[in-house]
Amino acid sequence: MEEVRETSAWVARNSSHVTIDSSGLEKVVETMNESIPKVEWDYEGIHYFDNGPLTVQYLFVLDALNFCFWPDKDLNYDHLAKGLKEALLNDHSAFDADHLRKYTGPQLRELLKWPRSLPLEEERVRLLHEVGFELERSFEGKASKLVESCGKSAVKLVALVTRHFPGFRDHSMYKGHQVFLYKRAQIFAADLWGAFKGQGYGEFNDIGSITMFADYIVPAVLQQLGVLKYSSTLENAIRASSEIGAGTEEEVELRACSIFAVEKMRELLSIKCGKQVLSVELDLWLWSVGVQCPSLQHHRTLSIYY
Ligand SMILES: Nc1nc2c(c(CN[C@H]3C=C[C@H](O)[C@@H]3O)cn2[C@@H]2O[C@H](COP(=O)(O)O)[C@@H](O)[C@H]2O)c(=O)[nH]1
Repeated sequence: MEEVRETSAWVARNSSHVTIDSSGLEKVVETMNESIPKVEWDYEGIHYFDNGPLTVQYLFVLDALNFCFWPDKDLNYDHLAKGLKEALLNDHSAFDADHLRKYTGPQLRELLKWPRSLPLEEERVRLLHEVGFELERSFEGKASKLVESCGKSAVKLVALVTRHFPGFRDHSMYKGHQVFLYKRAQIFAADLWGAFKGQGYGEFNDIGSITMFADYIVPAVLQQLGVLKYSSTLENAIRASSEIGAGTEEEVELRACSIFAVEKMRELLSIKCGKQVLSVELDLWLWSVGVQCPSLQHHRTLSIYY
């Protein structure tokens, strides 16, 4: 996504709390030279998949809720993916647009078999309603229709999703500039591409235009690898598990510098070792490294965007 790449680059050029250490970045690329890590999409084996339109509906609902698990220390992405899969196996109509419009908090908890209220529960329910309403209004209730209308372009799909569904419109103001991160809109395209192995609903002629997904795990991995450097104030705040405000310079720099750093890694990999790696592939490797290291301390921002 050009606007994501360009505006993230602007942040990286003007940042002060988070900077990119080019020697650290070069070192990581050198270690990756031999094996560009190939991580299977759904290596956890937790997603619903039937190679048809219901899988598209599942992935859209999954990515409508794919954010901010950390306030509940026992909750993580796997619970969401598995919970929604079970719900769909139990009731194929669970994600019909008219059902999505009516879910309550307790019903969502029940759907996910979660014993207590979910972080940002009212927002999650509001976002389900938004998805159900707009799918009904513009796409015959089906996320597969939304995907079919993007002409196999991931860029067009992200544009459609962010235009029609405000909850996916992940952007911020930073030093007087509008910055686009579009994490959940982009990861929806990538999840289709991964789940359908680049065929059918997952076939995109421009998947290379999708950037890394600015979540809260990958920035922490990049810092651990020495690619990102934090100011001591920021480092202490994260160590103290203090919340970083949504839309603050620190939050935007953590996210945008991560996107820019992964683009730099990708460029360096193709220049140095002549290997064409997709940002989606780099992202999946970095993320899988992060979720497998429970001691990883990531930043804590209450957000519906990631
Ligand atoms: N950058 C990036 N962020 C990702 C994912 C994924 C899942 N990708 C699926 C696709 C293929 C794989 O097989 C995975 O199953 C989730 N997240 C984000 O992480 C956070 C969850 O962390 P924790 O609270 O520890 O579960 C939260 O912000 C969530 O939105 C990714 O791939 N890349």
